[in-house]
Amino acid sequence: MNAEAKKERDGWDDIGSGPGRIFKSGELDVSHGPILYLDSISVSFDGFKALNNLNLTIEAGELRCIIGPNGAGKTTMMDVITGKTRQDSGTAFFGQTIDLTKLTEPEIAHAGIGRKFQKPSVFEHHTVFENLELAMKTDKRVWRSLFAKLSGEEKSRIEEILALIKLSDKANLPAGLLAHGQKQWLEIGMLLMQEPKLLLLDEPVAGMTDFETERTAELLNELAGQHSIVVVEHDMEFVGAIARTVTVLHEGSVLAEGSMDKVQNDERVIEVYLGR
Ligand SMILES: Nc1ncnc2c1ncn2[C@@H]1O[C@H](COP(=O)(O)OP(=O)(O)OP(=O)(O)O)[C@@H](O)[C@H]1O
Repeated sequence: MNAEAKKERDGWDDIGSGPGRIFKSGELDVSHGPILYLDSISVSFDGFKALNNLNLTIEAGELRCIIGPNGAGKTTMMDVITGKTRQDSGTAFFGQTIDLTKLTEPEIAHAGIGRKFQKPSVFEHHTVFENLELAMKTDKRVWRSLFAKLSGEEKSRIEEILALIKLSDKANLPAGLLAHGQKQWLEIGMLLMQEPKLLLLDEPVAGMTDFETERTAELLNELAGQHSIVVVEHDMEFVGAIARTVTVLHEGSVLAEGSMDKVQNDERVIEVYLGR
């Protein structure tokens, strides 16, 4: 893609490349640190502190699991990252230059944070292939028409994602006919079509069968390393299958953080969450 076309698509252009690259404000810069940095974030609802001086750092390419009891603040944290809820105090940075607290929800999505909510929302009457086609990263000012001709590159991108989400043999099936787990995979695929720089997944295996849960773990293990991913999940078997670093939230702050083994053996974590 030439510079002019890139500027048109992304709203900014690259200046130079390599280590000496200059970053324009608005462009994700992870050259000197984390992809996501939350510092002392607090959010109150009618005097109740849903987040209480929350600190969280996610490195580029990391797959982080967030666990914690009901009401610990997990959803509120995702809402702050995506601009749905504003913090009362604290800072939230996407890379080194993008101040999330100054952006609107659509601006945050455009900057490259993709979020998947618990309930799948696919276009039921369109085929699996068409769903991915509609989700393709394009100039969002022009609603992508299904009649626009796909380039060979676009077609192979869709086929690549179909294989990744294990739906190649369902490509021509209306999405409404998919099983619950398959719809969840399709939605993850739709997010991937937009080439997000950070993927937030809210309870991705809720309501899935054991088989679907295992395949979702496989999918996330394949994505790990190539994508930066934050997963909020209650299913501890699933978390165990994908976990690298686990963060435990409790009463709006980080109670413990580390390997699965470390947090599972942490007395405070057992008391407030795992032991119940
Ligand atoms: N819009 C709101 N107004 C009032 N209180 C809220 C609001 N959103 C969240 N809360 C409260 O803030 C606390 C944290 O909620 P949150 O949904 O972030 O927790 P959670 O860790 O995601 O829980 P769960 O695992 O049940 O989804 C809860 O006590 C909740 O009732």
